[in-house]
Amino acid sequence: MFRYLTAGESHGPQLTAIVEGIPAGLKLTEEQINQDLIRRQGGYGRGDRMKIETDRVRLLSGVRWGETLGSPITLVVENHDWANWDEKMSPYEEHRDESIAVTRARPGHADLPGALKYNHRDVRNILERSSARETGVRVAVGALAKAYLAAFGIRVDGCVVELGGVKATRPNVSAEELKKLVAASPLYTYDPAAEKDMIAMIDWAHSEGNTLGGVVEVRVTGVPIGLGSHVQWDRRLDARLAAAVMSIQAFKGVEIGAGFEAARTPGSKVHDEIFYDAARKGTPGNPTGFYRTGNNAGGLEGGISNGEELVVRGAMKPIPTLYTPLKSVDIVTKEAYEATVERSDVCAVPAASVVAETVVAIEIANAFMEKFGGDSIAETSRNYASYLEYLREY
Ligand SMILES: Cc1cc2nc3c(=O)[nH]c(=O)nc-3n(C[C@H](O)[C@H](O)[C@H](O)COP(=O)(O)O)c2cc1C
Ligand SMILES: C=C(O[C@@H]1CC(C(=O)O)=C[C@@H](OP(=O)(O)O)[C@H]1O)C(=O)O
Repeated sequence: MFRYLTAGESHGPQLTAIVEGIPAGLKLTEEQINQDLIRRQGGYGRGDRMKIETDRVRLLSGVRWGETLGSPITLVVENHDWANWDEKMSPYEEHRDESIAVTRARPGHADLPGALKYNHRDVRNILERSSARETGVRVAVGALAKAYLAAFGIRVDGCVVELGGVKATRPNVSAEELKKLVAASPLYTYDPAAEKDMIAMIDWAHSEGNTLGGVVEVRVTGVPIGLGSHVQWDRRLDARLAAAVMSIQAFKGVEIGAGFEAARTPGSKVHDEIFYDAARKGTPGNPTGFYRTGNNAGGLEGGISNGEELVVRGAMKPIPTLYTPLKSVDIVTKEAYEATVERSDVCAVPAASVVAETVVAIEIANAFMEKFGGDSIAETSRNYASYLEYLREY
């Protein structure tokens, strides 16, 4: 089982994650993980914090000589901004300074419900952990999951498909080609025309002191038939993916395959009809010979992967900290005020597409481990090969 916890405040010394479940014998380097950390930090529309941080991971346990040991893996990403916050975020009583308390709650952030729930009069005690800075280390966890999946030919790619109301059109090209288009794009979208308009939208929002949200899409290729299960609600892979995407800060909607569009379309046009061709049996990606001509299901039926490409989308709301003040109330004086901001992102949808990619990878890795087990990559590979053999004989 793949499980992990993250820890760390946004302006504390570091972000930490402990990951358990990766079998022994997986090749892993810090450089490989750093590629995703660099991607997450990029993307047009981010604020000045990203100029301070240079996220790089350190592997502090569970890896020896470039290979996993099967023991828990500790990942650390330092916060460079800590240098400006060491006393303000200090664990020591002698640094207490209530004059710097944040008492103004931002609408759309965790500030007010968090302060009330945890009995804090300083909103900083909430915002430090509710901040999406946490995703700096979650993406490192996701990079481990992606490395594990890659060992079995499974690839996970995230990108932006809508931003500030501008929709991207997907070209009819291979997954490999799409990956290249997204990699070359500052917004991680595959549509250069839409990207131009999206950048203009971000510039407009920036000039107005406003913020924007959008929609990200994650596609997973090489997923075998049979991950997840229909037999219990919490084993349904669609439900698990939805929870994973929804766990990203500011995500407010998830859809799989045709998603909400399926609700507006008659069944005859939604369900992917089933065909069989013996000549396809055993060809790459098709051990059984069963095939579909469409993929409105997004690779999942009954909470079980059906062998088609997995397609998950998530909707991100606009960033809640705005330079244009929103009305709110001081939590101590109860006086009305209009929120002021020192620093914030205008739009973090591109960064969030990398986060979505990694949370989906973690869920698929977990489902893959459940089905094929194994304490070493060699053992998992044997189990997987035997399952594929069974499917070919079906
Ligand atoms: C990559 C990323 C960057 C974010 N940057 C900011 C930011 O600069 N300012 C802000 O107020 N919220 C930002 N958010 C969103 C907040 O963290 C989020 O809205 C807040 O934690 C409240 O949670 P909720 O929106 O899920 O209810 C960001 C989210 C992500 C995923
Ligand atoms: C630090 C990151 O994102 C932060 C997420 C965030 C929030 O409220 O979620 C608020 C901002 O933090 P700060 O107030 O320090 O500028 C973002 O910069 C990051 O993505 O690494």
